[in-house]
Amino acid sequence: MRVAVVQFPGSNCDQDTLWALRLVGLQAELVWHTEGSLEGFQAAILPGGFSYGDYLRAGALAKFSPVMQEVRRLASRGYPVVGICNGFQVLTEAGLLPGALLANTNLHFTCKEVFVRVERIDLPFTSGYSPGQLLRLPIAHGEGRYYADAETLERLEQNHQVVFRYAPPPSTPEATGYNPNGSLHDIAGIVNEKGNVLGMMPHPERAVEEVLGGTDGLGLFRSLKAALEVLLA
Ligand SMILES: NC(=O)CC[C@H](N)C(=O)O
Repeated sequence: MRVAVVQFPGSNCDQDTLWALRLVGLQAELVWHTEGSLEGFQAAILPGGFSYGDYLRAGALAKFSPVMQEVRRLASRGYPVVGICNGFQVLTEAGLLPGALLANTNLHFTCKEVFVRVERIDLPFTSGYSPGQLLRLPIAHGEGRYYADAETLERLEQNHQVVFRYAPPPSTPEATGYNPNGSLHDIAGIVNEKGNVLGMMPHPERAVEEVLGGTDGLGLFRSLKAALEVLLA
């Protein structure tokens, strides 16, 4: 099984993502965004960064990269596709996920650790977590405020497409002000209806070893490995 980590001009989390995938024993390779084929890959990750310098809007230009046709094809065949941070922005711009990521309400680039609650564990990305588990993960973005119209939000909730939600720290469960960017419904990550395309703003690849400050992101990569083993058995 091979996982493609797509590199756009301006990506900057591609090596970290590659590292995390290899750490759990997945075969992963970098793929430049002009690549016209992802034949032989069974999953793709769009990593974080500033594709095309975030010109116009984050992800607005990357959606036109040739590789995106192939990402779309993988997704339509039911293979796992993950967009992390800038990758999430690209997936919404490309229409593979609903909604949009707008500028943070405080208009600042925010780089810190947050807590997110795992809302679903029946997905190829979350089977290694427990229901309601709180994860401590880093965020680093200027345009992370999840927005969708009321009808779309309602549909997301009804279909249980919200996978990760910003939450207060376990030490102060009643705390307010934990939502770092003003995302509606505290949304930090969603899946498509089929459940094989995930977009999330926090960076699981930056939380895979104690030396990085935590290992709560490992579960995502382990879940992906387990899912691919079943998918390709
Ligand atoms: N870490 C990232 O992927 C940054 C995402 C994006 N460029 C933003 O600032 O919103």
